[in-house]
Amino acid sequence: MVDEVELLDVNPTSASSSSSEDESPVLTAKEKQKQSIQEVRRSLPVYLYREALLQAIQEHQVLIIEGETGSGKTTQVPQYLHEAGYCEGGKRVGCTQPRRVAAMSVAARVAQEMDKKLGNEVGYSIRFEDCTSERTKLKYMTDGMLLRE
Ligand SMILES: Nc1ncnc2c1ncn2[C@@H]1O[C@H](COP(=O)(O)OP(=O)(O)OP(=O)(O)O)[C@@H](O)[C@H]1O
Repeated sequence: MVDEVELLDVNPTSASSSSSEDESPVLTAKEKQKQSIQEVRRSLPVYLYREALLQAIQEHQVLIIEGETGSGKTTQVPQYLHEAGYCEGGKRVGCTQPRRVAAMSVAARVAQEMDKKLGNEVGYSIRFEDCTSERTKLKYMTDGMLLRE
């Protein structure tokens, strides 16, 4: 419930509609894109469970998260872990995907959401292609690549 309230608070449309044009901040195209990406992130069903998930992750070694397709499990949960400090001290979050294309595509999406270049903080590893670096914190890969690690 708290998250829902926060969601309303951060909605820029309601804030700008009540203020005059002179007072509204001038955003560059890049800033507008960033803002809209963050709004999309907050609109995903999994966002309502962010704190509960982080709490459960702290308390349990194994967790099964069930949610509809597109609810944000793959793109958001690794970012929540990163934001909560789980990647500190050289640690990485690994996320497997059943298909090569899915691993590449989801990594590209998360890199865009984090405003990072693909292959740096966010990367992917599929057969014959390793798009990661020493900086990589969130690593998407096929099931097969995880088994090879
Ligand atoms: N490659 C992409 N390009 C653009 N948007 C994407 C991409 N991948 C995911 N998204 C967006 O992010 C949202 C969350 O997707 P995500 O893959 O995290 O869901 P999911 O719960 O893991 O789904 P699934 O159970 O099918 O793996 C989707 O609703 C979609 O709008």
